[in-house]
Amino acid sequence: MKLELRGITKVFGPLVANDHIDLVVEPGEIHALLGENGAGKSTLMNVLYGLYDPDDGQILLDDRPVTFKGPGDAVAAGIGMVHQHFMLVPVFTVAESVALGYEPTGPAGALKLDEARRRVAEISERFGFDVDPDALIEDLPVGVQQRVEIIKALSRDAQTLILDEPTAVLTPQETDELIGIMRELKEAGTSIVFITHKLREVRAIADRITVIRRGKVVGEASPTSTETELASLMVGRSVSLTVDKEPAQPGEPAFSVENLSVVSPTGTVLVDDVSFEVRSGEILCIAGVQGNGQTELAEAILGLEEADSGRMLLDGEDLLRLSVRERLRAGLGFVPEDRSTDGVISSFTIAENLVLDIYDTEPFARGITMSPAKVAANATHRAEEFDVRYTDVQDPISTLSGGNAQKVVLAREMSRPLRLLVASQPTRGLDVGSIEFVHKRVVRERDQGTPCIIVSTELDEVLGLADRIAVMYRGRIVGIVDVAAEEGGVDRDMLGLMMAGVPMDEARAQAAEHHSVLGQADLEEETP
Ligand SMILES: Nc1ncnc2c1ncn2[C@@H]1O[C@H](COP(=O)(O)OP(=O)(O)OP(=O)(O)O)[C@@H](O)[C@H]1O
Repeated sequence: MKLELRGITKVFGPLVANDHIDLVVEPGEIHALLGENGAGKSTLMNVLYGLYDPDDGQILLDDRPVTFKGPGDAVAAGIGMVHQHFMLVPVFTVAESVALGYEPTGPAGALKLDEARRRVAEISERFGFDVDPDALIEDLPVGVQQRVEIIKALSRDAQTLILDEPTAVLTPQETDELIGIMRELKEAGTSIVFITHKLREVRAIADRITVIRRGKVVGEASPTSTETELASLMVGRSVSLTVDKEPAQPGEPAFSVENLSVVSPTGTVLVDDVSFEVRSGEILCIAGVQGNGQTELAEAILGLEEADSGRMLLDGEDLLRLSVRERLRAGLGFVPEDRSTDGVISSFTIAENLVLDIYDTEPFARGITMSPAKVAANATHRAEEFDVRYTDVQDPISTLSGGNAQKVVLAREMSRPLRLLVASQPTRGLDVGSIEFVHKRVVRERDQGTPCIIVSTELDEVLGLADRIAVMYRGRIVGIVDVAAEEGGVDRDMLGLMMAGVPMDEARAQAAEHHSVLGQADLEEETP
């Protein structure tokens, strides 16, 4: 199916989110949509999926104009969408999730469910998805839940699939698997519109790339462009894709975690006897495949997870004795992994969200009254500093694009005087320009002497920021790599092996072996 968007325009009050956008997606094409945070990508896709009524413009399928009154019309016309935040119900099975929304075809929906089960098995088999129709959604890893969303769309005969930042929450392995799936779908003739901020992925898989900036198409880019070229086209200026920083000048250990364990209510050990220190003026990155206890470790530092045993000392004071609020007041800056549940209050305004930790302190409060003018002035200032794209600071934060909401959380947490910064996936969903800015701010925080803990599943981010890298696997720290001591830089393969649980020394030896074998193969290839 050929899809064409012609002159699509969508305004929100004074803001033109899409300004006469033209886009053509050929059958069986993977078309990447690139653009900075707030450029209008999600808005455009919501128009295409019938969620928004465009103020102007046309959608054409195989050259015939169509009008979508809602997602039902878009689905019926062969368009499927996999959202950034999956819309699956945790207590349903895979087949039930897929059946949801089918027209009822039998008594009490029994046939519907049988049909769904059959289709899940069939699609799963055809594309090698490996999804059990009877598995419960809540038991599935994120990558598999995403496949369920894709199956759901395909089971309704989607010929064009919209994937909105599908890899933001995936592990590197899951990303590889998804790329494989996208190739299979393309082979089968499905077109894919692919939104991502990860330029490496765009280059690996896109047939065509359209770049939008501030609501307008600014051009097409070739998949053979370099990452640097794509980055500057996206944000309209040159961007450094590596982190510029001086060697750390660490001081004394300022924060220490001693024998910390976190156990889930059902008895699973999530953080298992973890100990480490962070010195003032250094960045410790916690690396690992998602789901190996990093999230719980970070949450235990703030107090969102209860520690089962152990101690956490910040300048000698045991944080475990303090409430969440007291820890924030004591100078802990905390950027949660999931901004929508832990980072912002969606019904509050942008301005209010920027003072969540400090609204009742000077200068925002006098006695029991809050000063709206001060709160607003603070918001304008922070938004400018962190380049948050908004219309009015008194708008609810839910009107911001995903990346801009993340910038609000970062602006709030990194603008207070800090004694410790803990940030989980700080740049998830951010565009390359914003990533550059956030990395600079983290380095600045370090250089002011703050001990910083950055939890990240992005290896590039870890390698760019870290002075030391603690790798977690199944709740334990496998090893801590001192970046400055690694001759020739930290070996990615070694980190990869550690992330799979191989102890550091063994990982180092195996990685070296791996290189020498590869080096040997290269030599052999060159000699006829
Ligand atoms: N419901 C809404 N009400 C008001 N403004 C909105 C609404 N939805 C989006 N916007 C605004 O429209 C603009 C485009 O947002 P959109 O979510 O399309 O950006 P995006 O390119 O997907 O960004 P990101 O990469 O951060 O996800 C932003 O300035 C956003 O604040």
